[in-house]
Amino acid sequence: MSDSLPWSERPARVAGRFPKEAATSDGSLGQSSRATGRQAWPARPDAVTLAELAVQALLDEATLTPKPGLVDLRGRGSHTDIHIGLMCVSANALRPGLEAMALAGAADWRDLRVLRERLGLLGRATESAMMAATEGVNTHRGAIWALGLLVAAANMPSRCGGFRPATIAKRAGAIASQPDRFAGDPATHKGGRACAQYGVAGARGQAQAGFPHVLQYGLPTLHASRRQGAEESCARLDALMAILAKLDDTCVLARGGPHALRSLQDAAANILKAGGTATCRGKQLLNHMDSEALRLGVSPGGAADLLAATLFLDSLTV
Ligand SMILES: CC(C)(COP(=O)(O)OP(=O)(O)OC[C@H]1O[C@@H](n2cnc3c(N)ncnc32)[C@H](O[C@H]2O[C@H](COP(=O)(O)OP(=O)(O)OP(=O)(O)O)[C@@H](O)[C@H]2O)[C@@H]1O)[C@@H](O)C(=O)NCCC(=O)NCCS
Ligand SMILES: Nc1ncnc2[nH]cnc12
Repeated sequence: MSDSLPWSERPARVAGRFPKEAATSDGSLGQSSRATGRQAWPARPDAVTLAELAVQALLDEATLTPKPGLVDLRGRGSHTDIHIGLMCVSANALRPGLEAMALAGAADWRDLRVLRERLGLLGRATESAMMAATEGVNTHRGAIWALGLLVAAANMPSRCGGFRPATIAKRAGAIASQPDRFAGDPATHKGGRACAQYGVAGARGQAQAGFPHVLQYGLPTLHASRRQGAEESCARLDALMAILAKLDDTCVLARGGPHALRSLQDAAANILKAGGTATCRGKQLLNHMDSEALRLGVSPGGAADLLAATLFLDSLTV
C-alpha cells in the first residue's frame, strides 16, 4: 500500500487477513460466521468490525454461485479480466479504506458536507488501493461507493437515530446528497455516460435516494426466502434477482444497451415468479439467464454491489 494513502497510519492488523492462495480454493471460501444470516452483536460494532463485515459481505457476494454473467466460483462470467481470486484480493484490499470511512462517520457526523468530502477523498484513495491490488482492473468501484457510505452512516453516533438498516441507508443517502467540490467529472465515467444517455440514476442516484433497491427488494426478499426455508445461498440469489429485476444497472446498459437490461430484468422477475432459485423451475431459468447474459456479453455489477450492501446491512441485524 502506498504511504501517501490517507489511512497509512492505520495499524497493519486490519490488512491482509485473507490469504491470496485461499482466494481460489473451494466453496468454503467466503462463508461467513453468519452462514445462517444471523449474528448477534453485544454492542454496536466499531469501525474495525464494520469494515470487516463489509469485506465479508463482498466476499459472500463474490463467492455466491451461480450468478448470471458475474464472476463466481465457477468462473469469469462475461468478464475477460476478472476471476474469483482477483475479486477476493480486491475485497481484502478495501478493508483499511472502509475502516477509515467508518471512522470518518464517527468523527465528522456534525457536518455532512465535510463528511461527504472526507469520504470522497477516502473513496478515491480506496479506488487507487483497489486498482493497485488488481493491477488496474475495476472490480469494486461501485461497491466502494455504496459500502463506504453505509459504513460511515452505520458508525455515526446513536443520537443520529437508530441502528436499523432503513435508518443507516437514509443517513447514507443524506451524505451522498451533499456536494463534493473535489469529485471528478461523472461524464468521463462509463457509468456517468450511460446515465446521461439513457436517463437513469445510476450508482449516484441509488445512494442519494437512500438505497431503495436494498431496502425495498434485496432485504425483504432475503428475509422472505429464509422464512420459506430456502438454503442461505438460494435466499441470497433470490435477493440478487429481486434487485436485478428492478435496477437500471449501468454496467449492463453500458455494455449491452436497453435491450440487454430489459432481458435480464425480465429473466430475474420470471425466476421470482417461478418461486425463486430454490425451485427446480427457478434453477432452470437461472441457468438460462446465465447463458443469455454470456451471449449478450453483459454482467450486472451494479446489482452485485447492491447485494453486497444488502448482506452488509443484514449482518448488522441483531
Ligand atoms: C459516484 C460514483 C459511483 C461514480 O461513478 P460513475 O459516475 O461511474 O457511476 P455509475 O456507473 O452509475 O456507477 C459506478 C459503479 O456502480 C455500480 N453500479 C452500476 N449501476 C448501478 C446502479 N444502478 N446502482 C448502484 N450501483 C450501480 C457499478 O459497479 C460495479 O461494476 C463495476 C465493474 O463494471 P465493468 O463494466 O466490468 O467495469 P468498467 O471499468 O466500467 O469496464 P471496463 O473499463 O473494464 O470495460 C465494478 O466497479 C462494480 O463495483 C458501476 O461501475 C463513485 O464511484 C464516485 O464518485 N467515487 C469517488 C469516490 C467517492 O466520492 N466516494 C464517496 C463515498 S465512498
Ligand atoms: N461478482 C462480480 N462479478 C463481476 N463484477 C462484479 N462487481 C461486483 N461484484 C461482481
